[in-house]
Amino acid sequence: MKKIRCLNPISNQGLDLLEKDLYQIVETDDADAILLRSFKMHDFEISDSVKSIGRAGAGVNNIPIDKCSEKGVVVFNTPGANANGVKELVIASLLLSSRDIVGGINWVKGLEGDSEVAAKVEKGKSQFVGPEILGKKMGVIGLGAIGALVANTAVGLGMEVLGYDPFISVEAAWSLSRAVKRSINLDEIFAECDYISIHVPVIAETKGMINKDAFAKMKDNVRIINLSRGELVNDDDLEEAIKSGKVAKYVTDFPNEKVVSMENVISIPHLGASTPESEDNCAIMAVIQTKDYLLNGNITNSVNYPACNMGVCQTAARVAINHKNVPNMVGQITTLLANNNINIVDMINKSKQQWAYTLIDVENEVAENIVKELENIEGIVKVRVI
Ligand SMILES: NC(=O)C1=CN([C@@H]2O[C@H](COP(=O)(O)OP(=O)(O)OC[C@H]3O[C@@H](n4cnc5c(N)ncnc54)[C@H](O)[C@@H]3O)[C@@H](O)[C@H]2O)C=CC1
Ligand SMILES: O=C(O)CCC(=O)C(=O)O
Repeated sequence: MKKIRCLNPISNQGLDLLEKDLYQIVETDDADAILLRSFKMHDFEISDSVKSIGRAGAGVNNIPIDKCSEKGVVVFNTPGANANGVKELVIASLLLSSRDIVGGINWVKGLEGDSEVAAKVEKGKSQFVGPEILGKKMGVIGLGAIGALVANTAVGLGMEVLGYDPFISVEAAWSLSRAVKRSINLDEIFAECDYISIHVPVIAETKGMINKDAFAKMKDNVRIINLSRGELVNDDDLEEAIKSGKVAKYVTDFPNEKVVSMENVISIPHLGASTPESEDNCAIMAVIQTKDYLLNGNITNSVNYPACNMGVCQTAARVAINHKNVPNMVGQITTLLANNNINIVDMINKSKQQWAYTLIDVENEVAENIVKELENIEGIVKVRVI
């Protein structure tokens, strides 16, 4: 029986795929696999029993990836599974940033009980005027699952769209409308766009990328939409840019203590992926990937270990080894098995940056002492016999 621990509520559409005779949902720290959404794992004790962490979503900045890799814990995410949910909220944010719908709604609320609501609405509405988006320039930074959908939808709404992504995948590039103009640097986006939407992960290279220097290059009255992560924007510089009139509106899905009280900021409580469809899609994908890893050792959509698939084991046993990507690992592993009279039927070795993974189907049972010997090879961080 494999134990699964959920650190956030995970949609039943996914959890129902866990067969009752094979899996048990637990709240204890002896789980084989963890499923989560935005739970912050950086201070969480990851026990040695844990083999995988499934992020039902895209961003993995809430998970200590390096620590997981060192422990041989495979971290999955669910690319694209919530992209449409986020795209729809980005389009709503685009309109909210342009027309003062939020200000207008709040103002009308204040008229409750007034005997002349209809007349006052007509008289007072001019304070909430805002421009149309048709024909305006939209910059999309990051053209992955979400950014590509946003760019295409903005084209459909009659905007002129500039996209920037130096690492764009072939799949995303194929999915882009031909009308999306490719920017080869961010400066062009900053200088030309009336609206800028950010769709990159928060990593060392992107943290604080929207800062004083970036604002200085932008057009006056620019509207910025950030449904990616709060850390991409420097809050102090944002405050200055709003005060000076450079930024007309900032819409964020990641409010914090500072941003929440700023003028001209629209704060959304991290609702990008909060749709039944996105929650179901993410949960289903995370559960399928987790099951395939626990039962077969196959890896799909991991952010720290390579993709690897040998189907279902048809031999006496399958050995799954998570290790460092250094020379002579395969040599040491196969020599050790040969010295113990274990015949290899099939094997695969894949690497992803500093980490690698070896799956070996063997003809004989693999005894506990052989597992121990494998674990003692320098650079091997986890050994499982499936
Ligand atoms: N508000 C919400 O509920 C949600 C927020 N997100 C956030 O949106 C981000 C993007 O999600 P997806 O599009 O699904 O991810 P993705 O991985 O499909 O796309 C990210 C894109 O960013 C690009 N990129 C990386 N570094 C870049 C840089 N320095 N400059 C320009 N482009 C760069 C990559 O090449 C990739 O194409 C996630 O990392 C997450 O932080 C994702 C889902 C839900
Ligand atoms: O699960 C959620 O609601 C968060 C979604 C998100 O931020 C992501 O997928 O990166």
